[in-house]
Amino acid sequence: MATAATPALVLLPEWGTGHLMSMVESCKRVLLGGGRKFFITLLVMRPPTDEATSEVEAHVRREAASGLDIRFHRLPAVEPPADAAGVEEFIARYIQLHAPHVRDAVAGLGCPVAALVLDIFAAPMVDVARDLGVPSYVFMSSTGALLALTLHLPVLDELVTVEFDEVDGEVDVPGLPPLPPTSMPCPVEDKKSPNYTWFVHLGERYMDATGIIANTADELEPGPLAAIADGRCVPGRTAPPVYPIGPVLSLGSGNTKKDSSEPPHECIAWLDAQPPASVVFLCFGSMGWFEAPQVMEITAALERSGHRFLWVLRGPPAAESGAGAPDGSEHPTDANLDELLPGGFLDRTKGRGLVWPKWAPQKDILGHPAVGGFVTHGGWNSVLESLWHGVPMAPWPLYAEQHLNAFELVADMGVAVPLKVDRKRGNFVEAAELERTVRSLMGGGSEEGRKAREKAAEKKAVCRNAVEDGGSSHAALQRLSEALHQGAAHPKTRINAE
Ligand SMILES: COc1cc(-c2[o+]c3cc(O)cc([O-])c3cc2O[C@@H]2O[C@H](CO)[C@H](O)[C@H](O)[C@H]2O)cc(OC)c1O
Ligand SMILES: O=c1ccn([C@@H]2O[C@H](COP(=O)(O)OP(=O)(O)O)[C@@H](O)[C@H]2O)c(=O)[nH]1
Repeated sequence: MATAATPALVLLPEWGTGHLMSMVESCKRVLLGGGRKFFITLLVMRPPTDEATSEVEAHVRREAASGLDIRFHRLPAVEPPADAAGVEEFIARYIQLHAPHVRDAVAGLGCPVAALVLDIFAAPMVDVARDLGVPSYVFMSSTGALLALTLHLPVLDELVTVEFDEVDGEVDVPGLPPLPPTSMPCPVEDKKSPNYTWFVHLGERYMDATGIIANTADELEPGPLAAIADGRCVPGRTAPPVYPIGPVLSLGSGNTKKDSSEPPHECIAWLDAQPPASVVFLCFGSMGWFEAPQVMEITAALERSGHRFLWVLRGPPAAESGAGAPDGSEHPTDANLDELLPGGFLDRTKGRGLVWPKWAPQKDILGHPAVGGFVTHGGWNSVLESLWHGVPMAPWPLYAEQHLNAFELVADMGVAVPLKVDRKRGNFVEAAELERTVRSLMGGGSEEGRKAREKAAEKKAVCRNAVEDGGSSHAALQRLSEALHQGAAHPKTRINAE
């Protein structure tokens, strides 16, 4: 039971499920496993789209019913910026417009505040925390590699005066193998864009946080995490301490752990009838979908590969609700398979393939013994779910930071086989390339496939050991909990301070 002296962890997540739920789940770990007593106050911004609003409301309802000490504080609505030129700029500016409301909410809590935990796009809100005398933590919902790159970006900005794709050779990011410019994250693709300027600014502001909580583990990303800790990302300055407490698998993605009396989800029932490690699973995150020509290539590849497959195929976003959403959250719709698939495909692959046109229970699928490989867009939550179950991957990056993730999975971690994606043609993949990759991933005798399977199996143990008692992420959670407890302060109210 919380008392008036129990400190609050105040969370400010971006509204997207991958950001919100991984922050909430991570902070619940602090609540449950950190050894100190806290409660959570979730600051809820009104998302900029109706679709995101109903998703957030569903998460709030679920968390409210969880029985944990989580409180909700709805921030007053603000007018979204009408002149934002890009997604990252829009998200960062929209969040920043909430600064006075965040300040009032934290100042008005009437209890000690252990920390204001900020989404990666909300890092400039470190100023609000500092003004109130409250510690601030950035929550990195993506990789340690993206964290290293973002911290290093202000340095790169000075060093590299041309666009990254004009660089002769590779880009040096501390802690990573030399990075091909084609693997840089989307927001830094065009230096003239305000998205780039925002990312450089975010990198600067991460340095002003009290600490950084990261959904990764020391053993998963030793290179980037050591580079940050050793001061190689921002020479001459000490980066805030990073607490890698992951993998934290985010809940609330519509997965179906039903009670045993209920029939399993159709995808799971289908997998139950397949041999172990025989099925390649294809799924492309909350925003991935393909145009008809790409669908044709995928069907040809799957047919020719001869492998069993479970393919989550979604349709284009509904024009009226998703397309052009200012926050980039263009959610796909349920696919019309008769329209999208070439005639006869389902008959020809009957028995060895299932095309699922809706949201799928991805975590349960990845945990099924019949799944032997995962063709994924490489979103970090998907990657962690795959590694948690030891499933090797073939990354097919589509948006955000996923090209960087794909590079790290193949070239650094070795848990994935490469897939040639034509970034200049909307991340197009030819049928022959996908067929080759699927064969390699699923055991076609290639050395790269064998290594990826072996490495992925190793990472399964790494992930599970990290969060166990005595593991590195468990230890980071204890350190974080202690730091939060030590730093808990009564916020100075602005009224008193001025
Ligand atoms: C990290 O850099 C970027 C992230 C995003 C981004 O934006 C976004 C907007 C929404 O309204 C809803 C979302 O769900 C969402 C998600 C998102 O990134 C995803 O974050 C995951 C981690 O939580 C994971 O890393 C995935 O790979 C990301 O796809 C967008 C963006 O540019 C468009 C970024 O540069
Ligand atoms: O059909 C789907 C598609 C996605 N997901 C879940 O949605 C999240 C996607 O997050 P990720 O970071 O991989 O990518 P994003 O969608 O944010 O780009 C993961 O937890 C997936 O398990 C799912 O359960 N079913």
